[in-house]
Amino acid sequence: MNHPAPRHAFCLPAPVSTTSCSQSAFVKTLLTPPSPLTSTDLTTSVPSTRRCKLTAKQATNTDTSNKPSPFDNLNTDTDADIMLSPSSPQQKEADDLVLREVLALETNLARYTALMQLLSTDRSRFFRIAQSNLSVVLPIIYTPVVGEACQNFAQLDIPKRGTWLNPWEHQGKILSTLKAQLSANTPNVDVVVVSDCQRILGLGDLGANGMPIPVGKLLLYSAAGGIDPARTLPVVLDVGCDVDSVRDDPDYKGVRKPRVDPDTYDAFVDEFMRAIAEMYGKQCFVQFEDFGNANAARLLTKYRENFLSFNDDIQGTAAVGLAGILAALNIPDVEGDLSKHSFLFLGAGSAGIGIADLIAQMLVSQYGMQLEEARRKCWFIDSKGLVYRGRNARLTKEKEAYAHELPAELQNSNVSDMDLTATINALKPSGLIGVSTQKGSFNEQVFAAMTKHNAKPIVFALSNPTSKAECTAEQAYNYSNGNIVFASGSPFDPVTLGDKTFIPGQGNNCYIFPGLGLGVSLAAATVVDDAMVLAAARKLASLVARDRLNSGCVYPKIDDLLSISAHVAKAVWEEAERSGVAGKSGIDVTVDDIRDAMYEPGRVRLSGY
Ligand SMILES: O=C([O-])CC(=O)C(=O)O
Ligand SMILES: [Mg+2]
Repeated sequence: MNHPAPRHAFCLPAPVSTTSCSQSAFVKTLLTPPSPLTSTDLTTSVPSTRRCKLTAKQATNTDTSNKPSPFDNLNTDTDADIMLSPSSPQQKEADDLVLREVLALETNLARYTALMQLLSTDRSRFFRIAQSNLSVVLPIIYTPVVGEACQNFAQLDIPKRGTWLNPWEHQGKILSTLKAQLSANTPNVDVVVVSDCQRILGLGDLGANGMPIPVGKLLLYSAAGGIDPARTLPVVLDVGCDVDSVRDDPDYKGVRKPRVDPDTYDAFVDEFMRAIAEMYGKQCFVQFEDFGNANAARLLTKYRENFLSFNDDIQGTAAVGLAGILAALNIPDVEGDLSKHSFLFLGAGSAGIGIADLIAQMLVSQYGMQLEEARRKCWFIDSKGLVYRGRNARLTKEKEAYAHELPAELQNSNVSDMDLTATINALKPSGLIGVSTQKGSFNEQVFAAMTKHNAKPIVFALSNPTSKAECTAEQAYNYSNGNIVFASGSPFDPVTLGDKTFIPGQGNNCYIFPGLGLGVSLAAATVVDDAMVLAAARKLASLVARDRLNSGCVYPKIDDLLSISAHVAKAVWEEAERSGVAGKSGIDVTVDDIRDAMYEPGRVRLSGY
């Protein structure tokens, strides 16, 4: 077995300061964390034990002050194992064995089940294994296997995790329910991930069975973002389910009713947001996950100004999508100037619109374009065909912004009859972004059209899980003869064509949300604004090493996620300061400081995977 990798041995191109925790200014800059605007007495009752949980290097820190540090809201875990760093050889061997046993199980669901059982019996071991083997463990606890876990949730033999709230039982009593259920176990929470499960990945409405999504996202917050797992809370708002086969399953644990009417729904979500702020303070970060498209966009607009909230499927996907595009600009044969690109989106849901909005914002803030002009760089195809100005079918407000005047040569053609290939031939985009959940929609003709108009087009098949991806990596490279920059939402293996091996980037939200949430927490930010999301995207793009780009990969290594999250967190914190929304500012904190403060119950590197 290999020895564990040294802590900062990753090959990230961005400069990493070597300032140790004991030397850095932040340790000496003792700050009082801002008190939450609204909190119960529990919120402030947890003693700060962060310092005594640090690694050996920091244990020698001569600064013995007990005054709060910027990291006081991280790692108040009382788990004794956290002290064990680096892990003992015996512990590493035992962890190695456990992971091998998990991986030897026959099905993905069996592996998922085993890991969830490990999580509840030995949390430190679970996170040691996860953090040391991110690229192996993530696909099991998160996309794509988490989709299967949701689809089979009623039958899964896993320990209960997370909180379900439903309007029939809990309307008017969410706060008291949370207090009764949670205050002993989770006296303080930094991050909540909430879903109403109306659109689980690309799998549709799964009702109360969607709990593995908030659970999985929060496991990543800890495994990849260093947020103490004891300070995270997964929630499903069980507001009913409109799919009979889900509701009628004899083992279904949710409420067997159709989704509630819009007024009840809005009142319930409102009450939930207020209850979380009341219970954990306004600085508790609430991530919305897998809501239906209409509610996702609406709730983001409704809450983003007044609550520390974030929609991962819109803002997280947007940041990851844009980061992949920005990184692609550094690949030979790809036009390096973003303003010269244009993009066609297959699918006009909140994810695609979110990416386009962020591209437009980048063009406005970095290239000085007018918003209208910037938006004209992005075209959409929805279920009724190309979105354009004057189309008969009604358009939502979000799509309206991308309903452009048709180019002159199309004005007399029957646009509604154009398929994807014909649309590419007409618009000649340099980038094609799949957010449609239509498996197989990027076929050979589509790649032929993209490569006909571009030396090296950008093609991202972002739909999740793997079964919904617009194409596989193998198809993408084969159909284009390797002449594309490809990325996908779910993981694909490298593909070899002749003497070249391509590494398909996994344009997955896990590159952004753990670091963004960490940065927001550290900054004690009051809101997440677009500039912070943009900063996260730009930072991520800057972390892709040249050798990855040379293999066609526009994202850094998943195994480097802890370090990536620290970089993203710092960028987000700095941007929050610039935007004037940081509760903590003027602090000289290095990426290493952040990295050292992240939850990490030990490291062990498993060889051979
Ligand atoms: O979970 C993922 O991999 C990305 C995501 O949020 C989604 O597809 O809804
Ligand atoms: Mg999602």
